[in-house]
Amino acid sequence: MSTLLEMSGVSVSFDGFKAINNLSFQIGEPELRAIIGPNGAGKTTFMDIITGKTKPDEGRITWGEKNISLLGKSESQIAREGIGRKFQKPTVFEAQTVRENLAMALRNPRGPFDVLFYKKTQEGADRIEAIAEQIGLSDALPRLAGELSHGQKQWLEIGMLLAQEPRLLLVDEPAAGMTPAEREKTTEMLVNAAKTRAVVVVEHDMEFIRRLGCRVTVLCEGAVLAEGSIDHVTSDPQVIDVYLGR
Ligand SMILES: Nc1ncnc2c1ncn2[C@@H]1O[C@H](COP(=O)(O)OP(=O)(O)OP(=O)(O)O)[C@@H](O)[C@H]1O
Repeated sequence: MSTLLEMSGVSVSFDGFKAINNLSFQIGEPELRAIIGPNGAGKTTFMDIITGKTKPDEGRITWGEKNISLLGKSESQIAREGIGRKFQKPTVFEAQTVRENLAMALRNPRGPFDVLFYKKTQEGADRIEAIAEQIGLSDALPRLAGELSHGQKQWLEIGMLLAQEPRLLLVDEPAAGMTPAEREKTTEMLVNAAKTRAVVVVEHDMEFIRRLGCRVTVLCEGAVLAEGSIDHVTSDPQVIDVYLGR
């Protein structure tokens, strides 16, 4: 596993308040990583920094085998580098079918106007089938996305992100609002997605985190408080104090 993204000494202040405080973080490729921490710990700001939405005041962020700097790149340039982000609320095209949603999301080397053409090619159709299977929506391909359950919409959006073949996928609270069965399927999906890429999951649900079976980073006051296996971090007295023991 080689390092894909490395942050070092990153700080961001909002009106004098240090939301991220000298934060260092590394993720490999492939790797699955969970991020936990109390409200206001800086989890969202951390993802905003990686995607270029928030510019750090200090620090370095390097990416890929050439260690290029992500600082100074725009949000769309960072997305093109292969960093995808799934927000908490699903944003799928409700009036389109599952198949059309996936077709739109497929990376298309011929430019945006050939999406319909691409959809009709065998390669495009095969890719759509493969992604639908990965996200458990093979039978739902002809259905309108607006008719899907909340959990299925989340999976469709994960599928749309996977269609773009990100090297790093950031996922914000995927388990929120899901049934226990949906949570279990989501765990499986993320574990599988992380076999070939880096996946960072921010989540409050500790059972969900435990099932991911991955390294956990605990953020607190904008810095890493603890890092390691779920058993390691959940037995750390400081983590119990600021997060688990609430
Ligand atoms: N644009 C902003 N302007 C001012 N303060 C901000 C801004 N964005 C975040 N903050 C502050 O920075 C701190 C970290 O916020 P952030 O949303 O990153 O935390 P979080 O760990 O994602 O919290 P939660 O679990 O509640 O989503 C908070 O105190 C928040 O109020």
